[in-house]
Amino acid sequence: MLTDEFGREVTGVRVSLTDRCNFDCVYCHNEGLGDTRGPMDPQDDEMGADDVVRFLEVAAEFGVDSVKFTGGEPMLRQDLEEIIRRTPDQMEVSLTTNGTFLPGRAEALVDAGLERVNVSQDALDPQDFAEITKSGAYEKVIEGVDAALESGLTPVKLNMVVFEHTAGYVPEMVDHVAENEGLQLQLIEYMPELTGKPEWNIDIERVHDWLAEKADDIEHREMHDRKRYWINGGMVEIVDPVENPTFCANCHRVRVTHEGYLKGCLNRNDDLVSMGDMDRSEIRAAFRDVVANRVPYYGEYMIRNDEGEWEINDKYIEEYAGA
Ligand SMILES: Nc1nc2c(ncn2[C@@H]2O[C@H](COP(=O)(O)OP(=O)(O)OP(=O)(O)O)[C@@H](O)[C@H]2O)c(=O)[nH]1
Ligand SMILES: C[S@@+](CC[C@H](N)C(=O)[O-])C[C@H]1O[C@@H](n2cnc3c(N)ncnc32)[C@H](O)[C@@H]1O
Ligand code: SF4
Ligand code: SF4
Repeated sequence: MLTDEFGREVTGVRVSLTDRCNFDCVYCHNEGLGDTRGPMDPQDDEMGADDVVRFLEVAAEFGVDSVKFTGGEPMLRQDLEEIIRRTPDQMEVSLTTNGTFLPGRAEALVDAGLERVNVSQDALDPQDFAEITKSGAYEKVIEGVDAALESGLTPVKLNMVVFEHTAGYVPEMVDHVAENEGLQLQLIEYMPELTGKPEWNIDIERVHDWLAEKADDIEHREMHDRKRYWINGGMVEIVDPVENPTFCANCHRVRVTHEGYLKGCLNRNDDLVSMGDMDRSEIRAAFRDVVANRVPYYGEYMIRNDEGEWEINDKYIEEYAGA
């Protein structure tokens, strides 16, 4: 197992398979790469299945035991089943999707080895859903959630970004997962870093306080030290990375972009290493380097300069200059 300078073991990888998407959600960070392209745009920059599998095999050698496939919309990849089937057995395989392509395909993914799925669902009203996702596919998403449940992918986590447009839906969504067996809710703090629009922020502490008052039980998940609230039999997990050093201190995943760049942190693009035409031994070395250079984004306001020295980053200067 590889460990970075901050004592964080790397146990998981998060692989973006494409930056194409059939939605155009108003808040989308596209896994740290900014705006998404449409589904029909060229796709010759995407890693092929062989490249993805080769990387996963190397990661497995270092004891990595879980992989999350994401995007863009990862189900636009027609070879997703093949990639999952060829993923090393020791890895738990999960997928984050907008759900529209799950009807008719969820079972094939399970047959290939998919163990868990998160489906993004930001609202319970088709019109609001369409406004947020710039898509009219609400019914397809609901069908997708049902298809996942029927294929045995339980519990299915519903991802909901909490921001100005959705905050009003939180109570309804909490009831929704309590009333529907097999569903769990994941409330994601809106991250403005890569999208702009700080005015859409909601104070996530208020959501924590509200859930804590209603909760029968509260647990801490090891990953990111996330809180989980049990309310009337339903589970609600909060993903609250923004300015949260504890979240970063418990971050154990390396990321891979759809183009095959290794990336130590969602919010950083200054540490990208292209796997391009690398052979296995070069990928091993690159993986070691990326882990060695990982820095908790919040909590440590340090960055390596071109000479490889540590220096205070712009964020620190903006926040603390003159303080
Ligand atoms: N900043 C930051 N945000 C994260 C991180 N992990 C997850 N998130 C946010 O949470 C969103 C949803 O994550 P998912 O892809 O559903 O998966 P997950 O919650 O990380 O993993 P599981 O709960 O194990 O399925 C991501 O797209 C990010 O917006 C992280 O390490 N750092
Ligand atoms: C980038 S999407 C990729 C997978 C898939 N297309 C989907 O929507 O589930 C992964 C997750 O990131 C979340 N997300 C996107 N932009 C975000 C932002 N600015 N702040 C917080 N979460 C965000 C989405 O809600 C989604 O659950
Ligand atoms: S469905 Fe996912 S990738 Fe597509 S725009 Fe929405 S959040 Fe981004
Ligand atoms: S270091 Fe922090 S911001 Fe970066 S990926 Fe990990 S948890 Fe997210």
